[in-house]
Amino acid sequence: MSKHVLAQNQYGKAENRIVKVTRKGNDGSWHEIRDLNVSVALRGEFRDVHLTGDNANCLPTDTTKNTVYAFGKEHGIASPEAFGILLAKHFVSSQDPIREAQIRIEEFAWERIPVPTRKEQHSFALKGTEVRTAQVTYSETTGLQVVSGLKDLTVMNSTNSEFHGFIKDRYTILKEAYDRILATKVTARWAHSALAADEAGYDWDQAYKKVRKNLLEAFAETYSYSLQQTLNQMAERVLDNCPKVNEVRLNLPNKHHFLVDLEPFGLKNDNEVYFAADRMYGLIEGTIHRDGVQPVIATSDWIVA
Ligand SMILES: O=c1[nH]c(=O)c2[nH]c(=O)[nH]c2[nH]1
Repeated sequence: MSKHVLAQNQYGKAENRIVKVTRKGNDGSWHEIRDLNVSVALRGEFRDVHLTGDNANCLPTDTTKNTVYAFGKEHGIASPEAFGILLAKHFVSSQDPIREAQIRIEEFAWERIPVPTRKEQHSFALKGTEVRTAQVTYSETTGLQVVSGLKDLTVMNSTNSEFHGFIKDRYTILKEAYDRILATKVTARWAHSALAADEAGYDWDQAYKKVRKNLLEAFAETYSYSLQQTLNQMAERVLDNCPKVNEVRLNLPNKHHFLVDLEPFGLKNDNEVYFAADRMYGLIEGTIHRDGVQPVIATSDWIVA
């Protein structure tokens, strides 16, 4: 007889990151997204699994993960609660040994970036994550230098992004993409001309809003063939519309969204269900400045996606 007692135990796949795109309207050009982090915990008759190594009662955690993604396709995500109820009931009612299922869900809330110039709406910004930054340097010899910025502004286009025609060598397995999600967490810094920096009463808040608006609009409106191209468009838009900004530096981690293969479950994934990976990530960085102006913004800052 063992002296030890197996007490509370549960298992399942934690932190399944699922992004579901739903297309609405006659032509499907109005996109809605739900972005969840779903954790599954199963409780039940798992004594033998723990004590004898007999896995006859064990539904693999891999299966619980697949179920989350397949349910995204089959049932959609009306709300975190509704999705959780579907999953919890499914696990308990479909497998005898499973007596309880607990589904924990975090939802990342996205709000629409409105693009008044077009009917199609598929651009979003993550709510409430953004931080404004400012760096002021004053020197006896060179005067005042102001670098404004923002970080942690996470944005997504759920279509109008392609990536193909790239180099293919021995190690390239990436498939060409003709319709993908493009998402990034923007770190932007912009240097003001000496004129703006010295101007008494310069409206820095207004200037900030204008740059931010131009960055967002350019991200939303650019039909992208790479994040590099989007980066350039965003910076150019700021330089075009904000005459007192001389230089823009952008650090754009490519927040990859991989289409989940639902074919093994007899389901077609028509660019609807994605796995949102947080690591590793492409990191696209660059400075664009007015011709004849010396760049002043440091290029070596550590950026974490
Ligand atoms: O926009 C992109 N630029 C890249 O350089 C790249 N590389 C990659 O694997 N995916 C992407 N996407």
